[in-house]
Amino acid sequence: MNSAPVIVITGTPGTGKSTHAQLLVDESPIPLQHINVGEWVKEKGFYTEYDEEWQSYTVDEDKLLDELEPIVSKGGVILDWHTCEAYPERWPDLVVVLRCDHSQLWERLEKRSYPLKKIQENNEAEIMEVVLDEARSSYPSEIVVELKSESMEDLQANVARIVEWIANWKAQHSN
Ligand SMILES: Nc1ncnc2c1ncn2[C@@H]1O[C@H](COP(=O)(O)OP(=O)(O)O)[C@@H](O)[C@H]1O
Repeated sequence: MNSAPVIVITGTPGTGKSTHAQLLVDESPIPLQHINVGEWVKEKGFYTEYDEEWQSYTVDEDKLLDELEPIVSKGGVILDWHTCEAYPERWPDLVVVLRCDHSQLWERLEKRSYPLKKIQENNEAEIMEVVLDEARSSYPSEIVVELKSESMEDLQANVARIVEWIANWKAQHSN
């Protein structure tokens, strides 16, 4: 049995996954490793194609999951990625789906200098709740939590809530 949980933080690009994960690493009562899965895909070459026009990668999921498996199986990991359905159902103890108002999300993505159509695509995905649906159809409803990420107060409250969840997890899994 793992001594620390596996937490998936997901949501449309720009909803605040990395910001949440970094703060969570600082505030967690148990040491957690933050894995920015999108960065891993790029750095470690876990992709089959790169689309210049969309600035997006076609992920080699087999390679990615093979690399993640031994790390995730030890526990104590935050998986930060804009999708979550590729992971085996047994992996996460908690799946956090971050949500953001679409006009605010648009501004955040504009700052990243994404191509217009990529901003539009992500914005529509947020409005259509694509990632939330993905999480709900991939994992048991009791481990999926939808959290608003539109202000610093939301960020603080969300991280405090996850820290509390970790403390409870720890109490339930000791001995
Ligand atoms: N709850 C929040 N309130 C205000 N700004 C936020 C919040 N969460 C994230 N941001 C800002 O939005 C931008 C995108 O956040 P980031 O964590 O990189 O998103 P993601 O990892 O989901 O792509 C950053 O500039 C970050 O500071």
